[in-house]
Amino acid sequence: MMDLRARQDRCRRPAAPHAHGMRPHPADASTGDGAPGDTPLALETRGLAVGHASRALVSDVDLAVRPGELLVLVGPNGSGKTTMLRTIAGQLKPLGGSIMLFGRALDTIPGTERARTMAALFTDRHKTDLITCQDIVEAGRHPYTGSLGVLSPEDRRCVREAMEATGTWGLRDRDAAHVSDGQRQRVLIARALCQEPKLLVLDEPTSYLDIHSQIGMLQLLRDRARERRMAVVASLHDIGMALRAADRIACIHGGRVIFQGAPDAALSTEMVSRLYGVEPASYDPVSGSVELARPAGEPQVFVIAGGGTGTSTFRALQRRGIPFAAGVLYPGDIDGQLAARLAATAIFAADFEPVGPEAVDRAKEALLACRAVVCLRSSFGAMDARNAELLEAARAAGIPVCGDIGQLDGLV
Ligand SMILES: Nc1ncnc2c1ncn2[C@@H]1O[C@H](COP(=O)(O)OP(=O)(O)OP(=O)(O)O)[C@@H](O)[C@H]1O
Repeated sequence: MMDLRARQDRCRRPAAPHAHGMRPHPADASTGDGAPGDTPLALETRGLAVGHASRALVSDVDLAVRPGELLVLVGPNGSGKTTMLRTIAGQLKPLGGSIMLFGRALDTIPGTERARTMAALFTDRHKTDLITCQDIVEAGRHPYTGSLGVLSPEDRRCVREAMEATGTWGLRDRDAAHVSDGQRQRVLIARALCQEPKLLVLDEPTSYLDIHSQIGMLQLLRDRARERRMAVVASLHDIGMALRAADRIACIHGGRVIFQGAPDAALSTEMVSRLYGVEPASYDPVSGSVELARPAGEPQVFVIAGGGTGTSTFRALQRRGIPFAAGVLYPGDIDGQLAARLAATAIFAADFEPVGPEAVDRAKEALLACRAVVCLRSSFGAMDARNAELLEAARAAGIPVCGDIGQLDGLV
């Protein structure tokens, strides 16, 4: 039996000549699932520079994707995600650095072997006159068929399986030029899957899909990654989906990969704000969703809510462009979380503690500066009993109190 040290030496990748000194390569990081850091990598880039003509768009790119892992690239429009994916797929020449596929330099792998190892799907619209959806998917088997392209029973099984998995078997006889964008996207994913790649490169694979199909497709990719140890590198615009589907996320911005890591860390409030220039408070890092901007200006309406009674009113006020204040709420409550994103002023108590006099005083101050109050509570509990004082303050000051937003007409 080979001794442990010899085996480690054999497995250890040679230290690459590295343009950027001591910066750790993601390949050296733990996988987090107990796998050793030197599991053979499906994809490894070191110091990769990508761009068009000789102009580098993204430089110094170190990526490491293990079999079974899903790496998602996120970044604003034009940041270079597609260019990077095309370079990894061998469609564009790197402007610098290296790309290794299962330990071999990409440009040394012959075409057929490369096609059996890697499939890539981009969002270009191909001309597809007079061919059926099944013809398109069958093209994914070309790396396995002879020069005549005759499909074996095994090839046919793969085609059918990929079409069934993507919900496109029912489209098999349809003219590919006359299916919807979403249907075509699912057919193209079927083609890529029936190529049985060990590395799948996808540019915006869910861009044309409805929400149900997006979830189905990402679940399918996750299942394939787990069951067949297929590695996936994909770009996604939907950061909520990226948060849910990715094992790791690489954030591209300003010509660099500015962060790589676990989804929660990569899509933190600070990172999303930096990547996309959105107001930090509008982003919910738990759901990965971004709210429309809160209405500008001083609050005109004070909303007394809590326990989920306020969400539709907060959104309705936001849609109408009416700035509002809300309180006293709990930060962990659903109303508290939404008010933090949409209200001009939100007054909070500490979670799990009764609403105290100090918070009520701040809420009264905000309320007395408003033209109307919407009270969505018919009663208060032991914890927020003091919110009743807000109603008393409104009535004492002659500020109209409405039971719902419909009664605000003419008041604001
Ligand atoms: N064939 C090309 N020749 C020259 N420049 C190009 C070419 N294709 C894209 N670009 C430019 O490269 C930059 C990056 O484009 P790329 O498509 O890689 O970005 P992206 O991050 O995928 O954007 P998006 O999120 O909008 O899809 C853009 O400024 C784009 O105009």
